[in-house]
Amino acid sequence: MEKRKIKDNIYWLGAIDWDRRLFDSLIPLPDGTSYNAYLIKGSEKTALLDTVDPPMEDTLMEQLRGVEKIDYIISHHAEQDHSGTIGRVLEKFPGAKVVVTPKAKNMLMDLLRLDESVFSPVEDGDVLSLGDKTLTFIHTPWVHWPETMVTYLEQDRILFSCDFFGSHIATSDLFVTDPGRVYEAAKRYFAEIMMPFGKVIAKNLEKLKPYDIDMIAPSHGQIYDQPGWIMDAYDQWVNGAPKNLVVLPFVSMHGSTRQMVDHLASALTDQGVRVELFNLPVTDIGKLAMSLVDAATIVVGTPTVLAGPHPMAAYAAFLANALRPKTKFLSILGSYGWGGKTVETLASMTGNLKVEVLDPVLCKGLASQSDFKALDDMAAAIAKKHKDLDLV
Ligand SMILES: Cc1cc2nc3c(=O)[nH]c(=O)nc-3n(C[C@H](O)[C@H](O)[C@H](O)COP(=O)(O)O)c2cc1C
Repeated sequence: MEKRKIKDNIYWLGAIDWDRRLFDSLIPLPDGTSYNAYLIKGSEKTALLDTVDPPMEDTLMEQLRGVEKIDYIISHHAEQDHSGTIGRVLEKFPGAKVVVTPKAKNMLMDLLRLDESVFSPVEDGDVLSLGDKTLTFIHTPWVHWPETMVTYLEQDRILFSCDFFGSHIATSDLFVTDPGRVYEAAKRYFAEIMMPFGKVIAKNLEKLKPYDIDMIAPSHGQIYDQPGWIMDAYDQWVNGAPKNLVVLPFVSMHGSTRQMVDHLASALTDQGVRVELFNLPVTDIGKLAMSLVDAATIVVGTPTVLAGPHPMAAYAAFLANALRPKTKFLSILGSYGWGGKTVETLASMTGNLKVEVLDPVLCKGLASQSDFKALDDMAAAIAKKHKDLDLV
């Protein structure tokens, strides 16, 4: 695909990765993704903002074929899907300076083995004139690495946000055409990448408030020409209260735990609590992560295997712990054959979660009437906790 005009002298460049189905060897990409770079031609200087993932570098270099000079390569984020082609671009434009935060400079020297002399580090709030276009660099640490920044183009009121507000979607549409679809993809992206840094994301959202933003151009997914709704969505995801929702990741080998899960789900529904089940062996973990953005309560369902939780339940617990959702309550249910340390092991894996732990329900073999009664009590306790927080 050729470069595409966004506004006068501002272009989208980059690559659309229709086929990619996994990111960071972890995150499912049901809709592919894109690596967006941008070219800004000022009356005096030209800047390229970010590059593309190295497997797609030929696409970017082809788009740069007719470009006579690049004075600056703005690198917002050192991760290779945006920075990995800087070396190739420097070969073609050897005089270009790589504009980065001081931290990004060190990281790019480590990650790409670029020479220190190519860099031009900028402090928070520094301004760079391209002639008739002015760039302001806003440091946004931990969105989602420590070195990240965004760029505001004053004359056109465009925020080049890199991963901030990004979404993994492969599409030929330059601008958002279906906000519902992009909301879903951006929430998935937030859940998997940004949620662990919710508090700093909130601070960085605050930091953007003084800027008059007409357009947000991220480095994955489509450009927002009506950016208000995605900024509001981020505000809700980081600052909003959790919702009246129980997320129930579970695994069951022979159906005993599954029976307990179904019983609890039904009891919660009767109590007016929404519930989402994730059968871990067939779960898209991106969907689970998205539910964690909203969930007031997590209940992990697992049989005891080799004296602890099933490895898939341990994986889900590890993931939830790493993603640090706003969840307030946590419990465990499951079936065992003779004994083990399932509850203790899961509890020791979830120390990051600032949760109140509710009484677990573990039963030997198939659940008995008293076990079902204990699950009813768990549902009632969860409903009360949600009501006490005004979530219902
Ligand atoms: C590979 C394997 C390992 C197991 N290890 C334990 C164990 O260490 N302690 C225990 O109490 N039960 C153990 N069990 C028994 C299961 O916990 C028990 O059968 C349980 O009811 C299975 O629940 P499910 O029907 O939800 O799969 C093990 C079962 C399997 C298949």
